Amino acid sequence: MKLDPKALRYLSKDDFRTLVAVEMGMKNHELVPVSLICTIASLKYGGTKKSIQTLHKFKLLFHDGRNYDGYKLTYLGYDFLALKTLVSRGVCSYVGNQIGVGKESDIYIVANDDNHEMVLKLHRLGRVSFKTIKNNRDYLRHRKSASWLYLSRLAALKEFAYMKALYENGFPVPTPIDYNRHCIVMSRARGYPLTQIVQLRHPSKVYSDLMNLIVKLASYGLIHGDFNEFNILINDEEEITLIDFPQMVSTSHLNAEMYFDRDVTCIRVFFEKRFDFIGERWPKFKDCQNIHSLDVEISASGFTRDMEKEFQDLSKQQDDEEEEFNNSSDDDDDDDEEDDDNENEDDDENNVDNDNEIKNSSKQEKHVKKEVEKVENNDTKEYDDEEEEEEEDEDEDEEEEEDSDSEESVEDNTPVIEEFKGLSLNKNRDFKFSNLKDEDYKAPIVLRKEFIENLDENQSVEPKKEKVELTEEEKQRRKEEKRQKMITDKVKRQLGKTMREKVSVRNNVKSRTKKEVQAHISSY
Ligand SMILES: Nc1ncnc2c1ncn2[C@@H]1O[C@H](COP(=O)(O)OP(=O)(O)OP(=O)(O)O)[C@@H](O)[C@H]1O
Repeated sequence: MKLDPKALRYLSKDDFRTLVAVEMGMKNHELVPVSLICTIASLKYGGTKKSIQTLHKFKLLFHDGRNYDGYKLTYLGYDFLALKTLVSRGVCSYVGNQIGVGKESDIYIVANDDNHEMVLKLHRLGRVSFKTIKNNRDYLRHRKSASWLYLSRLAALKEFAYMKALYENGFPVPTPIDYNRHCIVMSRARGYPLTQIVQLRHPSKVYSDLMNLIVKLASYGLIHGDFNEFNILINDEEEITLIDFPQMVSTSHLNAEMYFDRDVTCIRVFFEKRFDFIGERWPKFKDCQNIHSLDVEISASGFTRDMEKEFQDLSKQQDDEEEEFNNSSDDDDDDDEEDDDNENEDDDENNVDNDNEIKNSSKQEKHVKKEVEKVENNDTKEYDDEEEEEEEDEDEDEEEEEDSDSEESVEDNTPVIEEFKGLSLNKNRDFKFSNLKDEDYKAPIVLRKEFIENLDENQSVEPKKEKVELTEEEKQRRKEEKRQKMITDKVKRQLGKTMREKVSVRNNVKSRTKKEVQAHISSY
């Protein structure tokens, strides 16, 4: 999915808060129900529903109501969360053109307030499997696929850790700047991928530079694993920059020699084909000596050995699933081939059979009961501690909120988008930064930094009221009252919703029956 940061202009703090809540809910739910989103976000039901509508409209959330009613993040939603964090850290303020599409990543130009250009790499691991989950009605069979989010995050962390360690040891790699979730920000390497180069002034020099680089990596106990013309950038001075590190392996790997030879052969074959240059000498794995170790530096960046193992296991699992999906896709129905743009249609209530609706509501009812039980038992381990604290500190006025409010909001069809007042959307100068020279120049989009820079994910959105000193007893009493009220509200809300759903199902059935009767009569 293309990263379109335009929607950032329209998103409010509550929208982001809701998006974070879905991300947190996805830690242990494949689809996060609205009731849980409300609880995690500590927002009113009506407000959350509105935010969900906005997020869904911008395709940041995916809704599924077929087997189980709930929401999950799309890649775009995950991109927005990472971008928001990077913007609030002051790493970048602008998003420019897309400059690369890898098998498992999208690459964009970004810039900071000083118009300094950088590269943003968004990892997209499990891209295929993610689609599998979306299209397949049997979620449980593909439960493992939900790890795309975690897998992409691990890939980014791995790439950042290796890039940092290599950069600090003088390797020709981009400068690592920052990372968040599945995104990495690095310096923009000036040059072109080797695959686009038709002629070299000094092929023998470039060839030996590349072979030396492979040997130098091995001396640090590393093999690139994907050392080919797509991952080598070359500038006008014929200097090389190596990119793309998620598949790096250690020289102590079981198949290290195979990976090493593959890297060497890739370069030899490419030089022969493209530049008609036959390298007479090339390095052998057994001749390489492991002199240095980067383990400490890599672990220091947060990428531990356990993570490495987990990453490899998950990647393998993901590959297996993709293979399984590819093999089985021929047997699938046509409707399983719907693309991203049709997502909105999935949740159209009119397309859902009545039977399914009834099943959904009873399933949902059961699920909410479970959620309520969890709250009753104080079993809120699935939420982060900070969220829990927020819940406890919730404003007292908010507690007294009536259910009618939420009902109104659900029915409310007024547009939820408001133009960001600080920006005039039609004036390119607001979004422009000067030194972007790409031919297909489009004005980059400015992020709503002012709106989101101060938003800490775990920070309560509502301003806290000054608290009056209370006795311990009084505190306990209020806490207990609040807890009881929360539980009752939740149950009431859910029951109200289920009733509405049932009525709508009944109406559908009635109107269908009327129509059928009329059709029957008119046939005589
Ligand atoms: N730091 C950078 N500076 C300039 N261009 C870059 C940079 N990083 C990536 N690119 C561009 O983006 C393209 C894809 O990047 P990269 O190889 O990292 O993605 P990938 O998904 O790992 O690709 P694949 O797996 O298909 O090799 C590169 O070929 C290059 O043109």
